[in-house]
Amino acid sequence: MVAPPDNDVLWARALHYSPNGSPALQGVSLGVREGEILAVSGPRGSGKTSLLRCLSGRLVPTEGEVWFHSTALHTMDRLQREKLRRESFGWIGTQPALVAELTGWENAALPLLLRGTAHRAAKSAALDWLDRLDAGDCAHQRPHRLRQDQCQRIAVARALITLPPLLFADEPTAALHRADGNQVLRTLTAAARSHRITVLLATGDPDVAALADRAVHLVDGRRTGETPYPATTGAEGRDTCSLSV
Ligand SMILES: Nc1ncnc2c1ncn2[C@@H]1O[C@H](COP(=O)(O)OP(=O)(O)OP(=O)(O)O)[C@@H](O)[C@H]1O
Repeated sequence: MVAPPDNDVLWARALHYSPNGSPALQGVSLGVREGEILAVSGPRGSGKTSLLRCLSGRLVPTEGEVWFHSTALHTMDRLQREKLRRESFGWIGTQPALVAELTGWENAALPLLLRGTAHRAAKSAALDWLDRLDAGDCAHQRPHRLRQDQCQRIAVARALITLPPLLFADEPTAALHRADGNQVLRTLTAAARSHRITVLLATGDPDVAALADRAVHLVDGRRTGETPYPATTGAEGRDTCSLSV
């Protein structure tokens, strides 16, 4: 077993994942640098979700290695992986998956409350993140009273509130209207850049991928190429660096 290069936060080698015998990932390797926003792009069924789930320890690959700094995820047991995910990783799914019984701010604050942060401090941080995501008016509502984009803004606040070193976002705006999705993505990428959060962003939309620093492309579970987005392109994403979040 070879440890990853020093400058990679996350590193994967020859990942295979075959649920029920059907190959979702077929030998994918990649490295992600600290503070980088890396898009994982590809058509439906290309393996984007499977890759993010393997890289984040939600799934164990059938074959291959996943390293977070010098920690080998692929040899950890379930409890060790859960602890690592809780402490170091954030996750935003396509659906918000909020807790129905909790209000907007309580959902956003949940990771802090579970870590034992004082109620007042957790609430203050949650209200702050909801404001940044234009969801301040959702703070005291339960999810069933809210629109889908409002629920997704709360889910993004919940993922950012701990400032995780590594954030996985699996098509986080695929279920939103374009204008709402763009606004949520702008805030997400601005927050990531200003706090040096490394992001893996799965998307089937080339315009969304262009908000990243670089995209790796998947087709049929295989890595087929890579597109760098230099600072002079993908302007929308990089302009947001200056946002104070
Ligand atoms: N648990 C599972 N059981 C059976 N097949 C699976 C499972 N998970 C993924 N697959 C298959 O693996 C392939 C890749 O799926 P995956 O969801 O990773 O792709 P994706 O690029 O995220 O697709 P989408 O954009 O539709 O979410 C698909 O053919 C899918 O049907």
